[in-house]
Amino acid sequence: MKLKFSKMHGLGNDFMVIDGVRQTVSLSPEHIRELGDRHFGIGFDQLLLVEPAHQPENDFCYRIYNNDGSEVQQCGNGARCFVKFVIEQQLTAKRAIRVETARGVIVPEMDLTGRIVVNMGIPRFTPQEIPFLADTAALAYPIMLSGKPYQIAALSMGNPHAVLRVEDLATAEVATLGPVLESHPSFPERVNAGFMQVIKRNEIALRVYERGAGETLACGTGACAAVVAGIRQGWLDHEVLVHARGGDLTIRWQGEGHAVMMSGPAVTVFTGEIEIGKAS
Ligand SMILES: N[C@@H](CCC[C@H](N)C(=O)O)C(=O)O
Repeated sequence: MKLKFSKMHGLGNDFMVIDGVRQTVSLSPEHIRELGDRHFGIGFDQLLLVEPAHQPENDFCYRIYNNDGSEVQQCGNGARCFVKFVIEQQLTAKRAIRVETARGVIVPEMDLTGRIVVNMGIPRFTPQEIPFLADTAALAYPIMLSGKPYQIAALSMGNPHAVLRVEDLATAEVATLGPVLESHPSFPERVNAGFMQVIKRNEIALRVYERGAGETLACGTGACAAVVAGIRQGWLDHEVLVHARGGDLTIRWQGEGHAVMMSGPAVTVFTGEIEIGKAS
């Protein structure tokens, strides 16, 4: 099976994006792992598959896979690349697009400058919704990582996030604590592990060790989760500039019960065609 695709990124969080509207696509987790291999395949953090919508009032459905082959519910940088892809590929003439995700319908929108704003939905804090093993919801939870005590915030942006505040991101133990937190038994579906340095009330620096993909250059849902956790704990204002390793995102959140708004860029790197099953 030959598939046309675009290679895209949002702040260096990179994607293989496949048009499943005009092509018939059937991918196994093994295909995804092969394609995601940076040496023997295309290489990406996540694969995005764009499909026709199931409901007539929506424009598309899109599915998100980590490079380990696992399917996930939500992807912030991916949502922006999805919008650029369907406009660029002339799959739609709209600029505000209703898209079904495993988390529900979102309506990302491209403005006239090409910047994309995504309503990322309302964050969820109850342990069952994350999912996280705790008796009651709290602003922060104690957790042991590699034999040392830490405090984390835990929340769902449609996908699970843990956020740990650090003094200095340059020396944060992302490579060692990240995988330990990702697979901590308190998170039955694993978790995206964010390490946040508060610079000032409207500016943070963030690194995220992503579930199923390892540390990425940026994580959109991770940026939303970190800002929400920081606002809830009284450290941040309602609009925050987030410096990821791959660039900056702006996140806005008015507080409990409100949706998180994310804005940032999306870039197409190249387009190509690949025979599936022949990547290795
Ligand atoms: N890179 C993403 C998040 C992708 C999914 C995540 N790794 C998960 O497993 O939940 C983003 O920009 O949000």
